[in-house]
Amino acid sequence: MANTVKIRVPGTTANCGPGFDAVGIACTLYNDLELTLSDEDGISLEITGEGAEFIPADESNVVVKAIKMILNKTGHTAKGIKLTMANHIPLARGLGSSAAAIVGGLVGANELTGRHFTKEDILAMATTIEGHPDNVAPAIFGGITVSIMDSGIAKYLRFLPPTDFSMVVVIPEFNLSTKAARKVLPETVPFADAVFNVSRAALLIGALCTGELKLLSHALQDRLHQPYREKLIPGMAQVLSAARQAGALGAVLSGAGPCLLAFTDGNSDKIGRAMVKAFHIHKVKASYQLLQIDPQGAVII
Ligand SMILES: Nc1ncnc2c1ncn2[C@@H]1O[C@H](COP(=O)(O)OP(=O)(O)OP(=O)(O)O)[C@@H](O)[C@H]1O
Ligand SMILES: N[C@@H](CCO)C(=O)O
Repeated sequence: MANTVKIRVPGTTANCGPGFDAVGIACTLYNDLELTLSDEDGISLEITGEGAEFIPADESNVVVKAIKMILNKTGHTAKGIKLTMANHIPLARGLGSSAAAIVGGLVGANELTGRHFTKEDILAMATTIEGHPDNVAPAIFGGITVSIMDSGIAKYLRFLPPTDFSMVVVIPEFNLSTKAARKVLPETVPFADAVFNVSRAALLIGALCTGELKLLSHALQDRLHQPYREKLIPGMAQVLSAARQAGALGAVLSGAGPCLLAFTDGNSDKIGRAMVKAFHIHKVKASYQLLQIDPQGAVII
């Protein structure tokens, strides 16, 4: 059995407006991990790229936690973990960096210990570590996923839309931890807001499954989390409006933010420039990147 494996894992954008903690899309933005298991004692981590200076290089690293979960479940006796991580997914921006790390560790360790676990098993383990399934599901399966929790077990649907669309993600220079962005959410919401989101989440999945992309202008609206998180992201409302005025099909907060994401079937650069300009007016430096849907999810390379 090989003792070294390389894995590529996509970044992900979660929520997609009304689909809070449920909808996620795998994106063409990747982290590469190389994992070696050996009998020599000790953990060696080499981290380059996005957030390398912030990521712990010891066993508190979430990738190591994921690897150890597999080793413990398989009774594998490897004592040595050598990890090389090349990160292209920005940290704490709402692009699923932690989800990619967790999934990379689980998939890599599973590959080196005899592939005892299915992708559904990996989803269960990843959801336990991450706390919610909407980033880890698309990171595992690729495409667009809808996930629910049923008695603590994540159930998912994965599909690809029949009509192509692109995404423009605008990445502000500041970061926002998911923990901080979840802290500002209310315990309860008005019944009318719940109905608002249920109807639009259903419309969102219907529009994506049928390719009715013109419906996204309504289907991407949210009242459950974005209104409460706006205060954490200067200019958010104006940037989302600028995207729509520049021709976007719709625009949302990417995951827990601060990235903002426009869905588009054209004019991507015009939309990206308009969103960056709107952030700039609010004294936020930002850049934009064009993204497609990643259809595969985590792969051994
Ligand atoms: N590539 C990575 N490798 C190891 N640990 C990571 C990586 N990315 C994030 N983490 C860790 O995951 C934890 C949670 O990160 P957090 O959820 O705040 O943001 P994120 O996962 O980077 O981005 P997102 O906003 O998409 O969730 C942090 O402790 C962070 O250090
Ligand atoms: N559904 C999560 C996504 C985190 O990426 C949140 O909005 O907190």
